[in-house]
Amino acid sequence: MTTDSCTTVNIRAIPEADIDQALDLSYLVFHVKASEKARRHDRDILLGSARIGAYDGDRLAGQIAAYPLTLSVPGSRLPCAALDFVSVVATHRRRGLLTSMFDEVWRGCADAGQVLSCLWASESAIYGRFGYASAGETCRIEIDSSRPLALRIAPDTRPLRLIDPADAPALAGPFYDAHLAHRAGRVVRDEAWWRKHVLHLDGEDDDDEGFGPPRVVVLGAPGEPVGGYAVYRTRGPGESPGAVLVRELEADGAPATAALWSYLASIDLTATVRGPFRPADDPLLLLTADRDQVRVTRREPGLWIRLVDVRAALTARSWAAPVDLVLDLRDTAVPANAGRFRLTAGPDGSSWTPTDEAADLTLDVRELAACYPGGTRLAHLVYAGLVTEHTPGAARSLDAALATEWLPATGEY
Ligand SMILES: CC(=O)SCCNC(=O)CCNC(=O)[C@H](O)C(C)(C)COP(=O)(O)OP(=O)(O)OC[C@H]1O[C@@H](n2cnc3c(N)ncnc32)[C@H](O)[C@@H]1OP(=O)(O)O
Repeated sequence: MTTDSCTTVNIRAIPEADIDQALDLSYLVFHVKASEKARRHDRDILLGSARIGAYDGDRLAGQIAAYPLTLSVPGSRLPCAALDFVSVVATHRRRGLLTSMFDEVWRGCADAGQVLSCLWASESAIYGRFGYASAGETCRIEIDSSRPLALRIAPDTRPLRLIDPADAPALAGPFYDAHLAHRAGRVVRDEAWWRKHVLHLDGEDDDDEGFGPPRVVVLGAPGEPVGGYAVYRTRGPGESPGAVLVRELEADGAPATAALWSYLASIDLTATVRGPFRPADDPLLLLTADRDQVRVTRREPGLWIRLVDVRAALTARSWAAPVDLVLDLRDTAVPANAGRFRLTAGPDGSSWTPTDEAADLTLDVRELAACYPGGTRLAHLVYAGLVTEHTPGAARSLDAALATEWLPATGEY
């Protein structure tokens, strides 16, 4: 491609020899002064990713890394390209480099059989045009733990024990896997993922904001089934009161949830518990006896997803109710998805077949992505003027079919 300053930019794969250049580009655009530990961590992620570069001569002017992972969707798990390190140097911005690199992303997904793509957006304005939508909001929850946590139910009485974080993949991992299907948007983890992304044992800085190393508490006696766990870090009192930072909390029911939050809120020399990336329907918000003690201090878009192969995505997920509708789907970035299709779906399966029949709904692929994991209601998008309903009740009927028990939420950030 030729940019408006008449330099020619080539879109091609970034070889391993250019990884240092890729890291430098990323730290430049994200304004990061990376430690050696952080650089090692990022290098590993780039090495494990498909790397697309926009080269101006032999210099990288832009890049996208696509990390392969598997994501939970209602009733299934699908291969997904998680985008990261998305960067275009300031001298080359707004000339279409990102757009050109996305064409390679879609090609790479097709080659790798990746049905979905996901990302964590630096700015919400960027990715809608490429067919991504926020799969659900995350909440920052703060507990005032200067007083005992008041809950409306009695906590589980099974013992709590601190374990060596290195043992967490073996002890907490199977529990996480077993509960993966409860929410769409969760990453299927192996031990390396736990160590690198959840426990930060393999090289990331472990002293941000003064918080100490990861701690892992497990509910249930040794040898008994795990009833839940929390991964957290603590900071003692100094210029500000001591605090607990919760990375993850999973439990097998309300009493176990109550036991784990009560434990975190009772740690001496701390006065606040922060859960920065909790699902919008976190049961703690209902369990609290005092919403002034457990507050949502921020809500923001969580994981963004894109249906790269709409047919594969729709026919893989489960459906809560029968539906039979014609959808007129728009997708300018991946035209193979676009057209009029009959969606016939229900608890026994689904099909997505081209049709000439009149459409019941007209929508863009980004609106379908918003509703696909069950977090957004199509009827609300009709109300907002983003989806056109030709047949009254069509959106409500598709909403009933797409419904899930829990809102989508990722455990990663
Ligand atoms: C998953 C992640 O890694 S998230 C991180 C994203 N990266 C960053 O935030 C780093 C800093 N920013 C950048 O590196 C660049 O500005 C990028 C990558 C966001 C955009 O790259 P560009 O090459 O400038 O994008 P490109 O020229 O292809 O823009 C395509 C369209 O998106 C729009 N757009 C691009 N970036 C933004 C933005 N930050 N906000 C609003 N609109 C944007 C452009 O205006 C353009 O719109 P148009 O088609 O109507 O003209």
